[in-house]
Amino acid sequence: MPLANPIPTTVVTGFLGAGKTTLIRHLMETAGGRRIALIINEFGDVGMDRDILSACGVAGCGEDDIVELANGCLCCTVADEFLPTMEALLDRDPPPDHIVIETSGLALPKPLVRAFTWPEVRSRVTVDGVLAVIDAPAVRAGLFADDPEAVRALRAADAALDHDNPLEEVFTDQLLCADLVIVNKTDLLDDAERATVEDQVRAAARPGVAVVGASHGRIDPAIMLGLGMAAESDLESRPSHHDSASDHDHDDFNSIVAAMPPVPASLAGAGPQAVADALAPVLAAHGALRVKGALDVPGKPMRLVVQGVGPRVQAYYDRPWRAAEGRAGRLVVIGLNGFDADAVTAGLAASLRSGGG
Ligand SMILES: Nc1nc2c(ncn2[C@@H]2O[C@H](COP(=O)(O)OP(=O)(O)OP(=O)(O)O)[C@@H](O)[C@H]2O)c(=O)[nH]1
Repeated sequence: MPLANPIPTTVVTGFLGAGKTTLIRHLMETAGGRRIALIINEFGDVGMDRDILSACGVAGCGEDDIVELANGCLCCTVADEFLPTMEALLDRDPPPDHIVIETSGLALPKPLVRAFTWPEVRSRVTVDGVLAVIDAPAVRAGLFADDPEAVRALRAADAALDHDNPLEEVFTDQLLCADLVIVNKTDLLDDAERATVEDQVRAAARPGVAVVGASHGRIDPAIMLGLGMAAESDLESRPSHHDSASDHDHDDFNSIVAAMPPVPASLAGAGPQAVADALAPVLAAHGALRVKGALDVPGKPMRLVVQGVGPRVQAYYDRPWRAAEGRAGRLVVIGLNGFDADAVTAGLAASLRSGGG
């Protein structure tokens, strides 16, 4: 018997680096006194998102309101990780007004939405809406489109091969589960490109789903929260590549944690972007989809955060190192399966040591 007021939950999906954390941070900053609890899940565990979100400094958005699930993608760990976390949040006194779940960039949202039908939580929460954050420049660059030439070449080589593009699969699964699609990073496109991407996304989304453009995830919370979709009762209308698969194990992707040497003074002295520029060619050469982590700059109390999505790599100082972190530089690098972890690590370290030269 459902309760009169199940707690609304918003699921935020979107590919690696599309801007989910940025959007949620903006949401927390503008949510106007609502008690929002966050569940965050990262693929490749260096825990950067928690830092970015807990630094938002909003009253009522404390460390305790952010729960991090680090062991694999939420979509694969619903029973072991997600349900107990959810029950613990619901048992709080007072319970949150709203729950926001940031899924990892490789997670499929549908298994998570399905978990809301499980008896443990069914009567206590509802999926208010699934938001898909889309990286507009990546769509524009064709990252999620099947490359017809590559498909033809594979077919010629081996008729039995699975020809699906894993990026396209994850992207479409996320898009087809969405109740609201946010085409983000529009600041990196001109008006015509933006219109083309929005049309393309609208054509690929489920009919009638709203598509809105955004830069740095700046969307009015009134548009994102309170959609009232009860997505868990509407699973049939959300098609997935994995509906018939019993499990989904992310075998198509590889994530490594690369230990990095201290940044030499000659490079660090040229500024954060020089450090990012030193790393970018190595990441590009290995086809990295996402990089995230922090580097040690000797003599600086702050750690140097590195954030990269596809070809764009940025770096900035964010906070002092904590004693327990031991100033250990580490980068999570995520790519398609098959990239050589040792070669990526060695290449990045060498590029730092040589200042990118
Ligand atoms: N130019 C530009 N950069 C953005 C925008 N939104 C996010 N970014 C940057 O893109 C990078 C990734 O943003 P995140 O918010 O961490 O993306 P995410 O989807 O949470 O990433 P994962 O959790 O790793 O999948 C960061 O360096 C952001 O600063 C945007 O609208 N415009």
